[in-house]
Amino acid sequence: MNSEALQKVRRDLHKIPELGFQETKTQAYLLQFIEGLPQDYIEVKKWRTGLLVRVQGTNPSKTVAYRADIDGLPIIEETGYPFASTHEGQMHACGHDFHMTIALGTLERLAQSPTVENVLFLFQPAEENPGGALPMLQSEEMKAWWPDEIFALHIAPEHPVGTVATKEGLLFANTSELYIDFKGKGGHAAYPHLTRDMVLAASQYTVQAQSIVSRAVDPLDSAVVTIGKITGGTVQNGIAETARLEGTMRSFKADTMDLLKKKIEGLAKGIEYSHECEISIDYGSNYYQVKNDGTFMDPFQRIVEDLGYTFVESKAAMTGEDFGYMLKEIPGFMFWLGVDSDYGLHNGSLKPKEEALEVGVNVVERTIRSL
Ligand SMILES: CC(=O)N[C@@H](CCC[C@H](N)C(=O)O)C(=O)O
Repeated sequence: MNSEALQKVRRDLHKIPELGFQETKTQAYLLQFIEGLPQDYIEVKKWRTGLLVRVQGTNPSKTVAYRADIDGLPIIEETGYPFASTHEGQMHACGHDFHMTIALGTLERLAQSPTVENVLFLFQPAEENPGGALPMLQSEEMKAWWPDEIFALHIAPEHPVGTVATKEGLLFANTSELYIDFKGKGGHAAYPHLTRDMVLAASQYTVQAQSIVSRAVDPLDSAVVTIGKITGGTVQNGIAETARLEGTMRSFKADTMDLLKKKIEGLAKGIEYSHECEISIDYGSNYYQVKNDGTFMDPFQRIVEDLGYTFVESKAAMTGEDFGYMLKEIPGFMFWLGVDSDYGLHNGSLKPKEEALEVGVNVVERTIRSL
């Protein structure tokens, strides 16, 4: 695909973002594209709403895998693009439209001219929620085509196009989602003394949760507690009987995540006592940290620089990625691909520069052919 064709595929995919394990239109689009490629070396398996595509090598001694995540986010798009999401309230706000397009662009090149080794393309559902990597890894389809090495990329709005960034060891944090339900006693707004107001309890919980990192975590360590969504109550002149907080926690160390959970639960006990309410906590999906195998770093840096792009040593980030589960089992690495957007990931105005698509395909193809 030339850059225009890559742009078209990205725009087609951008229009149809779907949430985790609902990626049926996306899967159909990917399948249709793959059916249009030379079929001599290709085998395809469906796995739930994802796909595994194997390109047979010419004289294989191993299988090299490349993973692209395919789900969108429940975010309202505000880009003003003429090719904006046609799915109301859903958007590719984390660049998975880019990740898929780069995988398809690379797959096309491999299908036309295979390399020595087998190559496995994983189109993985549900990266954002509830996590597709772990069940995909455990699937029979994956076990039958188990790779020896694996890598993946993520778009990086803060880096210019033509820049690739990564590091040895820890790249992304451990994560745990956080869902907290409050149950009190509702009633008339004019009679608060007869009620147990859960808007107030959830608000105080939110404020107090912000002191967990500053007062319980070693200042030389790092962690995040974010409440991203608050809901509660039903009417403006009523006292809320229930409320719900939704958030996420991040840590570089596994022990620190245990500490965050202990503090989250302790805080709940205090709020239950002071507000005479019941609180239940659900940790939802938890993702394992992304830890890069250092042996890939020097060769990868050479690949990037030989292509004329800029390699940057990155810092670890508090983002999470269920690709961490794949790297726990299979040697490999992840890297950031510069896409230069004024708005960041998970922002309704994210506008990655499409020139980065070709950079991505060049880097991924060369890496596959060199591993
Ligand atoms: C790269 C990226 O943005 N990944 C997501 C992963 C979400 C994990 C989980 N659903 C959570 O919210 O904890 C991120 O938010 O970092």
